[in-house]
Amino acid sequence: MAATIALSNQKGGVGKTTSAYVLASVFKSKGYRVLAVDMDPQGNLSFSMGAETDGCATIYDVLKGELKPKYAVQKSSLVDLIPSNILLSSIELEFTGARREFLLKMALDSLKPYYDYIFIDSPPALGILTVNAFTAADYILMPMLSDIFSLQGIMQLNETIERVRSYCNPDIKVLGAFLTKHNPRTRFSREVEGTLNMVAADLDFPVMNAYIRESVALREAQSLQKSVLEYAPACNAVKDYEKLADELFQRGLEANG
Ligand SMILES: Nc1ncnc2c1ncn2[C@@H]1O[C@H](COP(=O)(O)OP(=O)(O)OP(=O)(O)O)[C@@H](O)[C@H]1O
Repeated sequence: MAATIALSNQKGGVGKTTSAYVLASVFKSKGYRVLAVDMDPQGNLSFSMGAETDGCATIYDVLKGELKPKYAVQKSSLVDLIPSNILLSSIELEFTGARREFLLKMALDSLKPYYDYIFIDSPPALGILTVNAFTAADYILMPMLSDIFSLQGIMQLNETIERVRSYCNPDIKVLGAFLTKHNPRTRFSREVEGTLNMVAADLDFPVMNAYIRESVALREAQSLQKSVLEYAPACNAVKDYEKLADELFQRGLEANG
């Protein structure tokens, strides 16, 4: 049975998609069966993975109940993926029924026996799509930049997590936050890191020791729709995501068995 991890932060551009894409690839390279789910209507994860998104089944069809989840899974040399496209953005208005927070959970439950890990990429907002991601998830992992807006974002995110814990998913665990595009050599980055550690201690979640450095090769791989593990296996970002994966296991991430 798969463990499900939602990458989330309502601030845009902090590395949610990139982290879902590289962590999923790193886990696959370790021999695990991995599914990635694109819950962002921007469809960037789907693009990075070279998936089809037009005129094909997407997570939108699944959430609408028009398609069995297994028929929306696209197999690729990278990892399996349920793609999304801009249609997903209409869900806020379209889905007003009771238990609309549970649509993704119900869909993924039927796929869990076939995978060890499921990574969900969430949109940069705290609406119904993110609530669905948290309701379906066993774990939340929060990428963030070393800037002051990311810190504010983490506090708002924590309120949403607490609401989901109270109403939809009492068992959800916060794996923690980690810094992306980080340069520990600048004084400002170190200061923000210090403040993040204080905020995290206050909110009772860990900050990962592993952080992700800026990497041009990673950007290139994404734009070429290639796996960065094949395109630039020795680049800093791959090494950093491998360290992050190891730390997640050390901190208690496990397949649900
Ligand atoms: N370690 C890195 N080094 C260099 N560029 C990076 C790194 N991580 C992410 N990026 C780039 O930063 C941009 C934003 O990253 P990404 O799309 O992963 O963020 P996001 O949080 O998912 O964004 P959104 O909120 O729009 O969904 C992308 O152009 C991506 O290629």
